[in-house]
Amino acid sequence: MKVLVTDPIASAGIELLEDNGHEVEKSYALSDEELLEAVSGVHALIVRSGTEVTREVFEAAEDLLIVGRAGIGVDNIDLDAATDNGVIVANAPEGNVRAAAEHTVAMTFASARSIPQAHARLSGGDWAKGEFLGTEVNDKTLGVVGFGRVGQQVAKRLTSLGMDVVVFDPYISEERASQFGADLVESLDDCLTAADFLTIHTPLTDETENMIGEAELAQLEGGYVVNCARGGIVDEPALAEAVEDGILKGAAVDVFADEPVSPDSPLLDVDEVIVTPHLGASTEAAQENVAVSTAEQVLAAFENEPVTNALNAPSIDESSYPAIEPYVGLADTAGEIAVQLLDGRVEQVEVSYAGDIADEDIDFVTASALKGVFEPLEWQVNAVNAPRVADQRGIEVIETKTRRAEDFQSLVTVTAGNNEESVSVCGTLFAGEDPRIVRIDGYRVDAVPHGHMLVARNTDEPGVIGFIGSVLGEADVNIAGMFNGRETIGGEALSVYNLDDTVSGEVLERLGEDERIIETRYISLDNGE
Ligand SMILES: NC(=O)c1ccc[n+]([C@@H]2O[C@H](COP(=O)([O-])OP(=O)(O)OC[C@H]3O[C@@H](n4cnc5c(N)ncnc54)[C@H](O)[C@@H]3O)[C@@H](O)[C@H]2O)c1
Ligand SMILES: O=C(O)[C@H](O)COP(=O)(O)O
Repeated sequence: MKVLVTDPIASAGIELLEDNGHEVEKSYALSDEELLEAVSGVHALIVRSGTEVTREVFEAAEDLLIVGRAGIGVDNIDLDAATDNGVIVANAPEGNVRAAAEHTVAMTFASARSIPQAHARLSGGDWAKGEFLGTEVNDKTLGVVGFGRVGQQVAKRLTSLGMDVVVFDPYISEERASQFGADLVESLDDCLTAADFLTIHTPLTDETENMIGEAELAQLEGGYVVNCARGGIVDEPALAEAVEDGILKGAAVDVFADEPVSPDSPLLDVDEVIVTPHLGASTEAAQENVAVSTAEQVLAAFENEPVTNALNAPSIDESSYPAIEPYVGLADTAGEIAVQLLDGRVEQVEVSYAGDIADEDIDFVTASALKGVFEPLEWQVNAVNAPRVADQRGIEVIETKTRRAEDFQSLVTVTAGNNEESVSVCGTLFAGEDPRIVRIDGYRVDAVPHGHMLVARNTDEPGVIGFIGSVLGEADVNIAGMFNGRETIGGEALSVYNLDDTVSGEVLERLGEDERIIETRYISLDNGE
């Protein structure tokens, strides 16, 4: 497989991919046009915050399976476009948390004690001892906006240095905050009025963009702002002005709305604003962690294994994956057969789980069944975007579960249909690994879901199966296996043939001419050679 890396990552990640036999190309600082050209034919793209992965990129990358983000923030990746194009996006949410938290603490102290400014004066030969009177963090209040992984680690470190912590995060529990000795407040205003130091740790979203503007900064009078999360959350001109006007004592900024930040940014003009060029994750340990973790996600995608940090694929609990893995292919195939047997439009898909499988985390299995149903759309649909494709097409998806599975350990049934008709295909795994279709529309069968199949509905009378066999034989179609299921003796029967070859339209026509044959369907499964 081909992997393109467009922002520098640690060599450990590159080596892991190469050791697994993949070809890795490193191309940094590409222009938009160069990136569109470079992604063609690539199976995985690895980025950090320096590459904008736009809809155009996804559309140009026809072979792309996964975008790995060697870090946390994915605001530079169009997730909707990824999903629309069936591409997994996975980040590395753990590997640089400590580095980001430590940088935030460092920026807090650097700002409170004017370390960069004092350093600059002294290196210029100026012993300006009397000009720097800092602020102690001890006994001050830290306001944390966004109390996820990084926010929590910052709180942990700064409480141990004597700070009280108040938290604004509408999506966490009071209990979570109190585990870190922090008080969860109801509103951003409450956080701003309580804080001496405000530190931001939310992602950049529609909700958080410009969340801290002139009015919010005014409420922090006499305080400090630290932003090591994302540019765009704090209004940059307003921050520069608030510090310049003495409303704030200082600010520390690691991230900018546009990166690299323009030399004309107002933030670079104010002495009490200290800046770093997005260094939060830039430690050796963090870079090694995120590079390896991202390479592992890419390898998982290549191997069709669970991509545990996927942000846009159905969630899979890693520990339960071995239990569902064999059913992923079975559900896909059952969906593929059901849709080929159905005459009309698919308006509803029901995936039913019976027996042991009903106790598992089956989101991914359902997504795979949908992928099978959408097989006629070929490469446009995969397990990543199948649920969305169903939603966009107004197809109702129902999941049901029951413990009872007749004599089987587990059964997965995919029923595709509309208000007038439906077809259900039920499969199981013999010996836990050998896929079998055991029921089609209620008829008991035993078919290996593979390659070429013929499904016939016929009257249950002597000679019909022989007739079908001879028509197939005359057309040089070899029968590898067959099973006949019937409701009652002499009633309607359904027979399934596993074949070595395709069946032409003429053969189907010939079979249909016999009045004992109600209907025949040739099924081609993409798991065949
Ligand atoms: N400077 C760097 O190099 C660097 C390094 C690592 C992470 N980061 C950035 O730090 C940020 C946080 O990372 P994380 O790993 O802690 O993410 P996280 O997802 O673990 O935590 C984010 C928190 O923000 C909260 N949140 C979301 N919307 C909010 C809102 N409107 N108001 C208040 N809270 C809100 C969420 O509930 C969540 O608890 C991300 O933007 C990430 O990209 C920057
Ligand atoms: O979101 C992140 O992980 C950090 O902002 C780090 O970004 P970087 O990988 O571009 O340094």
